[in-house]
Amino acid sequence: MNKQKATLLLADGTIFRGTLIGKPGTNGGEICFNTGMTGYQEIYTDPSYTGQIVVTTTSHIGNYGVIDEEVESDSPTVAGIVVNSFSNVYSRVDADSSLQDYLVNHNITGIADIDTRMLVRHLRSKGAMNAIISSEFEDDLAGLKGQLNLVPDMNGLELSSKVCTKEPYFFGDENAPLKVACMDFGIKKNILRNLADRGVYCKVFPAKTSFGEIQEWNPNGYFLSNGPGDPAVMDYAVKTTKEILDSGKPVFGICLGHQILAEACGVSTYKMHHGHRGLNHPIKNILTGMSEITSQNHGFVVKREDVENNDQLEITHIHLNDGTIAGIKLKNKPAFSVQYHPESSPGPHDSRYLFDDFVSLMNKN
Ligand SMILES: NC(=O)CC[C@H](N)C(=O)O
Repeated sequence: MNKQKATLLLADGTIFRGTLIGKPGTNGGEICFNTGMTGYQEIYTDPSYTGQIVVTTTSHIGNYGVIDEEVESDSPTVAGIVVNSFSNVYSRVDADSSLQDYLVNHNITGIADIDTRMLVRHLRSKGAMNAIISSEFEDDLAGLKGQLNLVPDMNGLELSSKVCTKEPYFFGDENAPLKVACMDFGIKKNILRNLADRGVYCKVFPAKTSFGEIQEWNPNGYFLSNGPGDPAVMDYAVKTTKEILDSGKPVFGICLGHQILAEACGVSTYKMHHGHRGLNHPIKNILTGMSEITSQNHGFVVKREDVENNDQLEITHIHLNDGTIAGIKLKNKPAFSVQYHPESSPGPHDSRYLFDDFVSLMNKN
């Protein structure tokens, strides 16, 4: 068992000492926490966490190992991980390897034996901030601070064009009845699986592909994906989305895709205090009156007043913990989006109906 020491330094000066997990080294990012009880592998491979250090509040991480297919992208994209009790030993019939080997193979540095309850309470009261994990600097505080200063601010950071596919690719059955053009801002694989399961053939386009090139494929609808970074600095995506909306074809957006759809209608976004990340966030569907328990991962949100004062938009979903906007639809166009994750990988399946709604819209169009 690895017992090399590691340090976690937060931008407000708070220091935690723990044990190195994964690859020795130094890495920084914005520190955030996910309250899910399970699904660490899906969380670590969700491209929306690019540039972020993820604290998991569940106490045991690594105990069910890693299965090569249970990923949301080809490799983990987190800037680092913080856990309480880390298991080098794992037990699961189908597991391919240990989480420790997986982290080392993918150059992820993490820290274990941290009082994550104390850390999360701190982040909940102080809000999102940058942090650095290091197995190299130990007591060299000046060295650690120097590294921390190199970590960019998440506000104003554009990351989608760095994490998206470099070339278009296809997903699903080419003889499927419907074709959807998916804008890859950092897309999770389970979104593509959910679309393919409903008879959709997907073509996934790099974030900066022009509308002209995308529409040549003549899709039945457009999907705007989740992804990392600040939606307020993605003018290129807002431009493409406006052109997509003008086409009159059905549009569905998830998380970052939801924020960009809102921006394309003139709504602004802002950074939340510490965001929503977990598997049990309650949402109310205003249209049906039903509530759903949802999977979430976002640090930005659309501005409520802007949506309320917008003639084109209708609020469809509200987050019941804090009243933030969780879903919108256009009044005069077949376009809608949600701030949370109906593909819920990991998470509850309450919101899968949204994929069915998208397919119905395309069949009607
Ligand atoms: N999961 C996502 O798409 C996240 C969107 C955006 N980067 C945010 O943090 O709010």
